Amino acid sequence: MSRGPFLLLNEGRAIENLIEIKGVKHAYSTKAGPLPVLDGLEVAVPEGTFCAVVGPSGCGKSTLTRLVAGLMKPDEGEVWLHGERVRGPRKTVGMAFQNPVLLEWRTILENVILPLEIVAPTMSRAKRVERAMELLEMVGLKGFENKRPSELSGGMRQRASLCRSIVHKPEVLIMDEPFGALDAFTREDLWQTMRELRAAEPFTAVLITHDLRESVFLGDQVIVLSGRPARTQYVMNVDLPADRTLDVLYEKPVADMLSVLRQQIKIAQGRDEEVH
Ligand SMILES: Nc1ncnc2c1ncn2[C@@H]1O[C@H](COP(=O)(O)OP(=O)(O)OP(=O)(O)O)[C@@H](O)[C@H]1O
Repeated sequence: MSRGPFLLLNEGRAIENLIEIKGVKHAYSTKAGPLPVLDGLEVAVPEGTFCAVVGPSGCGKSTLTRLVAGLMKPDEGEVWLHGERVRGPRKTVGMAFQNPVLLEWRTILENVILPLEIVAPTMSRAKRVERAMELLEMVGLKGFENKRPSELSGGMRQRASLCRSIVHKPEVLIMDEPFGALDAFTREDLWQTMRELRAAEPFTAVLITHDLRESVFLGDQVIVLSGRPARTQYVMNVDLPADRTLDVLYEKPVADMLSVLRQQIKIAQGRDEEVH
C-alpha cells in the first residue's frame, strides 16, 4: 500500500482516529462458492475529518460502509469506532444513500425529525422541531418544511435527507453515493452545502463515490481501493484550505491530485502497472 504522510490537522497535531479498520478480510457466501470481497482493508479516519473512498465498480466499497455501521461482521480483522470494537449496529451512525428514501406520508420536517424520535425519545417536540428547522435553514429548505417529499426536486430531497442523517448528531456519517443520481450542477451545489454543514457543525464522515472531483473537494483524505478483493491501495491526504470553494477544482493543485487518482484507479482496474 502506498501511503502519504499521516493525516495531520490542527497545526500539526495528530487527531485521534474515530474509525479504524485493521486487516479486514471478508468473503460473501454465494451459490457458486465464497466470493472474496475484502482482502487487507486498512482505513484510519481521524475524528472530525472527511474520508472519501473510491475504487473500481464492485470492488467492495458498500461492504466497507456496512462494516463501519456494524451491519455485518468481517471474517477476519477488526473495525473500531471511537475506541470500541464494532460488534453490531450502532445508533450513533448516520447514513445517507443515493436514493434519499424519504417517507411520503410525512412532511419534510417530520422526515428530518424521525431519527430523533428513535435516538432521543425523551427530547421535547419543541426541541426536535427547533433542531430540524435549524438544519433545514442551513441547507436552504426553510419554507419547504411542510411539503411532502414528492413536491420537492431530487436535489432538495437529497438536502432533506442529509439533514435527516445528521439531525441526531451521529458520531459518524456514512454516505454511499449520495449525489450519484443528481445532475452535475445540483451535485456541485450539494458539495458546497456539505462543506457549509461541516463548517457549522463538524462531524466525521465516510463517503463512497465514483466521482474523483467530489472526493477531492469534500475529502480530507481519499482512499483508493484495489479491484476485488479490495485492499487499501493508496491514500491521498488532500492538502487544500478548509474553506475551499468550487473554484479550487479548476486550479493546478487539484488537477495534479486528480491525475494521481486517475492513475491509481487505472492500476486498481488492472489497466496499468503499479507505479510509486
Ligand atoms: N450480500 C451479498 N451476498 C453475496 N454477494 C454480495 C453481497 N453483497 C455484495 N456482494 C457482491 O460483493 C461485491 C462487492 O459489493 P459492494 O456492493 O461492496 O461493491 P461496490 O464497490 O460498492 O460496488 P459499486 O461500485 O458497483 O457500487 C460485488 O461483486 C457484489 O455483487
